[in-house]
Parts: sequence; C-alpha cells; structure tokens
Amino acid sequence: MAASASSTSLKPSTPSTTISGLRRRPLSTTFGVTTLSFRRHRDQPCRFIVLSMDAKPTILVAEKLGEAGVKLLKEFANVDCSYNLSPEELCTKISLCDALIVRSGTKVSREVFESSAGRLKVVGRAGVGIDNVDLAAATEHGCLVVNAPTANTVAAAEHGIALLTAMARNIAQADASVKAGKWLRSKYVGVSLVGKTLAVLGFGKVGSEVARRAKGLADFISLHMPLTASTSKVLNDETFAKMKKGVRIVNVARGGVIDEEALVKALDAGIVAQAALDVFTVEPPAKDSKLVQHENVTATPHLGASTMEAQEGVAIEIAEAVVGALKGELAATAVNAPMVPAQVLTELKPFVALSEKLGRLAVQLVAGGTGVKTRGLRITEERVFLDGSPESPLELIQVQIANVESKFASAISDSGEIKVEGRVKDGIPHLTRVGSFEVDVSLEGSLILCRQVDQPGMIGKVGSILAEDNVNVSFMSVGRIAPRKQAVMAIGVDEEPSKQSLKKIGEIPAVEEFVYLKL
Ligand SMILES: NC(=O)C1=CN([C@@H]2O[C@H](COP(=O)(O)OP(=O)(O)OC[C@H]3O[C@@H](n4cnc5c(N)ncnc54)[C@H](O)[C@@H]3O)[C@@H](O)[C@H]2O)C=CC1
Ligand SMILES: O=C(O)C(=O)COP(=O)(O)O
Repeated sequence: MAASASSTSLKPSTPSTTISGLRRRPLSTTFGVTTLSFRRHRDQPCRFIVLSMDAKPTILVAEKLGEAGVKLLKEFANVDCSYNLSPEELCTKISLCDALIVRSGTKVSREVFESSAGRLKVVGRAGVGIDNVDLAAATEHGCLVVNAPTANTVAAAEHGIALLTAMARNIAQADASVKAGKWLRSKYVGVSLVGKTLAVLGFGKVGSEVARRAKGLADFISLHMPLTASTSKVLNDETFAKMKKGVRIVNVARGGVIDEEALVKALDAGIVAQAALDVFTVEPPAKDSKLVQHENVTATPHLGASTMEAQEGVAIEIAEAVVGALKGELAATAVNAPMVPAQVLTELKPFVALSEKLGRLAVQLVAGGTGVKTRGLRITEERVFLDGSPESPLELIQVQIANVESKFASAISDSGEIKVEGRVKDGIPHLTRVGSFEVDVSLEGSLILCRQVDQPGMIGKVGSILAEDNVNVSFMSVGRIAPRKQAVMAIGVDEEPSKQSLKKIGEIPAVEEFVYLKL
C-alpha cells in the first residue's frame, strides 16, 4: 500500500492535465471483412459498413460531379445523377439510396436523414466545406460524412488571387462599362498591390496557398475559414469600424462569415473601398441584393472550386472515399467519426467512457473559484509488453492535474498533483485509485469520496445516513494505508444525496474530509 496521502496545497499557476494510458499490447489493427451482412451501430457514427456482396449499393449524386468520379462510382454501385432536386424530391429519393454525394448547393438536413429511415450510410461532400450538412443529425443516424479536403485548394486560392487583382483594378466593372459602349478611364482607376499588406483569415490549406501567391500584397483581407458558430459574421459593424479606412476584402470562404448588411454600410461609408465576393449567405443572392449591385463589389457565382482540374480532382477524391466507406474501409476524410476501424472503436469504447468519467471527476476535485481556468493537455502513452498479458489492450488510464489545489486533499498524489486512475472491468469503467489510495468503485451514477480514520462501523454510519435519505448505494470500497490508519471510502450512489445528508456525513467524527462528485 502506498504511503499516506500528502495534503499539500500548491499555488495554482498553469494547471496542466495529463492523461496516460498503459497499453499492454498494440491493438489488433488488421481485420478482414468476414461477414456479408449489413451491420449498423445506431448509437455511434457508422464506421463499419459491410454490404451483402450480391446487392449493389445505390449512390445518389445530387450535384454535378466530374466524369472521372462518376465512372469510379459506376464500377461499384448503381449511380443516380439527379441534379437540382427540391428538398422534397431529395427526401423522397434518399430512402432508396445507400450513399449521397453533394457539393455546396444541397442542404443535407435532418429531414434527409430521417427520410432515409436508416438506409443512408455515407454522405460524400465533393469539396471542403461541410456547413451544408447537418453533422449532428448524420451522426445520430449512424451515417458517416466524408469530404474531399484537398483537390480544390489551389483552385480556390487562385480564384482568391484573381478576385483580389480584379477588384484592385476594377476589371469586372470596367469590362461591363466597355461592353456597354462607355470609355470611362478615370472612373476605374485602381490600386497597386506592391508594398501593401494582406491579412489572411483562416490560414489553412487555401489561406496558406493565397499567402504563398500574394507575397508583397498589402491592405487587403482575404477570408478562408470555414463557416462555424465561431466564424459566423466575424466581419461585422464592430470589426469594420476597427479597420484601416479603405481596406479591400476578398471572400472565397462562405458568405456567412461576413455580416452582409454591415459590409454594405462599410462600403457606403468608404471604410471598405472594395469587396470581391465569391460566396454569399444565400446562394444565389437576390437579384436586387444591395451588396451584389454595389458598384464597388466584384461578384462571382461561387466559382472557387470551379476549374476543370479541381472538379476532376474532387470527383475522384470523393468517389474513392464513398466507395471505400461502403466497403467498410477506413475513411481517411471522415468528418464526423474518429479515424479508427469500427472493431477497434468497439474495443476502445469503454476506455473512452472511462477517460471521460475520470476527466469529469478530476476537474470537479479542483478547488479555488471556477476550477481549472486554462488547460495544457499532455497525452502520454506507455507501451509495456508483458508476457501472458490479459486480453485487455489497455491496462489503466490515469488523469493528473498539476498546479492546482484540490477540494479533496487525499486526491493529491505524492508528486503534488490531483491524480485519479481507473480501469475497465467487464466493460464497466471503475475508479481504482484516488491520490495514493487504492479503491475499486464503478463509475456509474455519482460518487462520494470520504477520508476517515480507519475504524469499525464507518461503512454502517455512512450507509445509514444515505438509506434514511433513500439514496441507493451501487458500490462501496475502502482503500487504506494500513489498518486503523487513514482510509478513503469510495461510495457509488444512484441518487443525489440531500445537502443535509452530506452535512451529516461530514459531521461523523472520524470523517476528516469528503466530497460529492457528479459523473
Ligand atoms: N469558394 C469556394 O469554392 C471554396 C470555398 N472553400 C471554403 O474555404 C474554407 C477553408 O478551406 P480550407 O483552407 O481547405 O480549410 P482548412 O480547414 O484547411 O482551413 C481552414 C482554416 O481556418 C481556420 N479557422 C477556423 N476557425 C477560425 C477562426 N474563428 N478564426 C480564424 N481562423 C479560423 C482553421 O484553423 C484552418 O486553419 C472551407 O471551409 C470552405 O468553406 C474552400 C474551397 C472552395
Ligand atoms: O469546397 C468547398 O468548400 C466549396 O465551397 C466548393 O463548392 P462547390 O463544390 O463548388 O459547390
């Protein structure tokens, strides 16, 4: 038994959390697809899809896809290319399909997944942005979503540069005026790019390619981040007001990252000198859209990925991803599922639950205000090869939080960190160590940790208080340093004890500290 728990309290500086798992042996990662029946785990994204080999799957291609990709699909499945479907038509057709391929123009809503009634196994997005796919609904319905994240990167970047230069020299407007028989040379004086500053918002694949091509540009902002809750309307009245007057904006990302009404106001006020937009909040935008009709706006109809090369590339990329997923292979471009084969995922699932419970427990033990304010997460993995090791690939998981104070001093290990440890027993996550105390309690329901002087009757006293409060005990375990010395009692409870009951537990003379934890 380890030495007694130290109850040192440290001045928190930068808490850091370590999760480490002791792996007994590498997880078996080679499996053959041996069963020929279709299997779906409703409670998790469909990761392992096997079709009976005699039934060809049906793939609905709902938006124009490069021929090379369609050809690949037809070698494996029945392919239905039906473009410009209404939402109602899509919901009707989808019930007969095993996979759906879209671009940015189709909203794959919750209704689509509900209409599929469990048959739809893969949605392929032939491009990058997946904001038109309801990922939560897809996951709830066990449907894998894959995209084609690389094939249109250069095309989008080149389009961004094209828009930027066309905007700077008023190419579109000048072209239209010449075609209209005008010769307005002074009206379309542009700006130079040399020596200017370019801000790239969203420095990912497209953004970095734009930056590579735009060396020496300046006073421009080019948007290349995905549309998410955190990027929605990231350019708005407030941010425009902070910008250098006369800034020029390029948007090849998503219309939704700009508050379009605020942009019109900024253009009218001259805060934004020009905008070059390939994407809009509503596509196509209204014909009388003030933004589109603005004389200082250059607009294109979502052409960022529209080159012959990019469309052939995304078509092949998404066709390979969808066919691979339907065959039950790993989907390297999955966006709503971990990159782990289903069988490994099944084996790891109880450990994922254990990690979550241990993390939840450890964070609740942190004392001082609102608990952990900043996190530095360090994941360590140990490979220990022991002959004759049990079948369990992962021996235990430990969560340590350093540089914090603990509400339960006994959880502080000899090294001064909050330390909790757990194992999976018969598929159930168990807490097996708190600080220096070994316990064994199932991490189902909630938990009371008590540190007391080890003596007869403690279990009975605490058990009676809980019984009077109609709180059912699911597990009880006592870890102790030595008989009649310090002990930690871990009690799993199905219901939340009342504050009075917890107060009574704390008032038991032998109890030196206790804490109630919701898991
Ligand atoms: N107009 C078109 O035809 C095309 C549009 N796109 C759009 O461009 C987006 C980016 O594409 P990729 O570069 O391939 O994706 P990516 O995932 O490689 O890059 C996105 C970048 O945005 C960053 N980001 C995310 N949230 C942010 C925030 N709040 N503030 C600043 N940066 C943030 C990410 O860290 C990442 O570096 C896509 O999500 C898509 O919406 C992409 C290709 C073609
Ligand atoms: O890849 C993306 O995110 C795009 O916006 C490309 O859209 P598209 O496939 O051309 O409708």
